Amino acid sequence: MTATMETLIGLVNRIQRACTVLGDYGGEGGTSLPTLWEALPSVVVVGGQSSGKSSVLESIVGRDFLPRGSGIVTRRPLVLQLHKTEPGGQDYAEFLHLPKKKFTDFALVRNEIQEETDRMTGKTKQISPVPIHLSIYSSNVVNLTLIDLPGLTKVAVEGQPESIAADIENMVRSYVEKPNCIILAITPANQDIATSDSIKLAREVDPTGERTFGVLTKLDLMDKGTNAIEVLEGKSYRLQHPWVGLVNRSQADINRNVDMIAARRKEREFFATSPDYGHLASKMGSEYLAKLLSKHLESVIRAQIPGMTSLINKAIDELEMELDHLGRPVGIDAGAQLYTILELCRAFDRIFKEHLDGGRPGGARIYGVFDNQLPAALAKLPFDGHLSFQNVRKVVSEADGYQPHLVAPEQGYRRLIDSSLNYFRGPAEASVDAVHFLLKELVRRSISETQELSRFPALRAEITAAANAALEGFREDGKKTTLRLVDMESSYLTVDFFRRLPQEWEKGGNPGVNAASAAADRYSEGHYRRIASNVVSYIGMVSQTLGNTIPKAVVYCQVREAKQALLDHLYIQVGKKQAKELAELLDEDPALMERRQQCIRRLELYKSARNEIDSVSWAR
Ligand SMILES: Nc1nc2c(ncn2[C@@H]2O[C@H](COP(=O)(O)OP(=O)(O)OP(=O)(O)O)[C@@H](O)[C@H]2O)c(=O)[nH]1
Repeated sequence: MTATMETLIGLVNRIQRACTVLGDYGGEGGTSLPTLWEALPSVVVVGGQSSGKSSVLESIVGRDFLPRGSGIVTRRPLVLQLHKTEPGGQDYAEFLHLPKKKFTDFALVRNEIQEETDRMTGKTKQISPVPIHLSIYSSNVVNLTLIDLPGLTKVAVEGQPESIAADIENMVRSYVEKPNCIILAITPANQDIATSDSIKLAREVDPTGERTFGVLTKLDLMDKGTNAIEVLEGKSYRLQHPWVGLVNRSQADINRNVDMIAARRKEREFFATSPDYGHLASKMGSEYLAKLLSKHLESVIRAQIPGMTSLINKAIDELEMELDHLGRPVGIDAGAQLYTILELCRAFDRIFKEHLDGGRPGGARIYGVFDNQLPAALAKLPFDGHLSFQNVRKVVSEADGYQPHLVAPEQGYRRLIDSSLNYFRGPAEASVDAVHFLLKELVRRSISETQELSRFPALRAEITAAANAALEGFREDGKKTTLRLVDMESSYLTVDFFRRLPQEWEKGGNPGVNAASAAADRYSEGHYRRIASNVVSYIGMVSQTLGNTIPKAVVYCQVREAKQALLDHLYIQVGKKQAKELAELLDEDPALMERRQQCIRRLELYKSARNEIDSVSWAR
């Protein structure tokens, strides 16, 4: 039974120390890492200043070692782990922050607590939530973890901030509100229980009283004729656990250097011979309190093991997932680095292609350019103005000079068509540009969607730059090709179109209109309107052709090329790099590296905690 109890409490002690080594002491820090600390049970001593907290702690330990003084002495939580050793050995203490040093002089322990407190808070009266860890090894203790907190106070004394009372209460509350915390609520017997700060706080966080132990100190200081029977028998204030009364050393005892052994003897005698408390003697005193706590702690831990195991397993899963997400560290040799970089380029390219192929959104917008923007731009070309009656007359007259044309104004047609075709250059280039920007946007999106890349800002920039440079090349090619399509339209006109035009001047136009009137008509407004309308319908035909061929050219030069050749461009770019430059590409964001380190350490904690729990579970 004892063996089990020691194993269980020893387990919690080891996990608690591991937590602190790895920076896990609950809530603080905002690291959003899972915390094990808060799942561990502990005993927290709570009480007003001078209520006798230090005295209770010391008498449970059987040693004098806590700093004393007026005002706030305890300004950081003290996590006190008691380890029972075989009888015969020397008692000693060890601080977690001084791992190699064994203290056998407990007066030096007291000094070290003071100095370590000042190291964190300076010589101010400020408080800090970072705990000091102290282990005490002795044959006279039971395995127990106790946490000493600053005493609750009502008013700030000189040199303390006004908020000190609230600060302390908040810190104490942050410990006692945890469901795994066993509260040792200290009240001096010479104070009215109804005004006890510790009971008030305990009731607030533990209304049913299942984890609160009421401790009444200074029973020897009660006025003659009064006693605390009502409280000790649970009649004044009911808790689930029995109240324990104590008699610690008075200030006079301390001044006279009454040692702990003598103090305990005196306490036993007090109860054994007391007319008031004789019947309760076996359930009073610091030794009884220590055993009671230890036993309770054991049952609490036993009940918590399954929950702790599942919490640990869940946290391990979460951390592994986050590490996968952050990416594992990259090898340091150039080969491994090049391999990693090429892998990352491939990962990016895969996502980029998915966008183009419709597996991810964004690619369809390219077809929006062809289906909407290009046709709309073509429809908006200002042919109405360009092919107005006046302009047509002007161009046609200039082309033919003084000699009026004999059949059709061939030169005029050519000039009108050529100058109209020029208008198509705009939409052609605009289509190329629009697709170019969409592709660039897809590169940007793909980069940010490539999880594996998120940790390498330099490589991300490099891939972006190389991809954009490649897209720039594709754009050049796209422009050249689409403009060439336009040029091709003006270099050779579709002869059939003109052959099929009604030759109204040869046929004589309307029946009954004679040749003379036809000749007159040649220079009439109707004549030029007919020319304009012929050119318009020719241009309409060209517009339809280009509406079909420009998208083909754009897809061929830009989209298809981006899909097929982007990766090659990236490879070429990376291939030019020296080993040193490759390493630089894999430089990571320091914050991310720090986070990875934190996760790795926390993972270690959980794995070792799991092993500890496993070994205890098997030992049972
Ligand atoms: N006679 C008598 N004196 C006690 C008893 N318990 C504590 N004292 C005295 O009360 C004073 C305060 O005790 P501490 O143990 O220092 O109290 P504390 O709650 O730790 O006080 P702070 O650290 O100042 O918050 C000391 O002088 C103790 O000797 C007791 O049961 N009987």
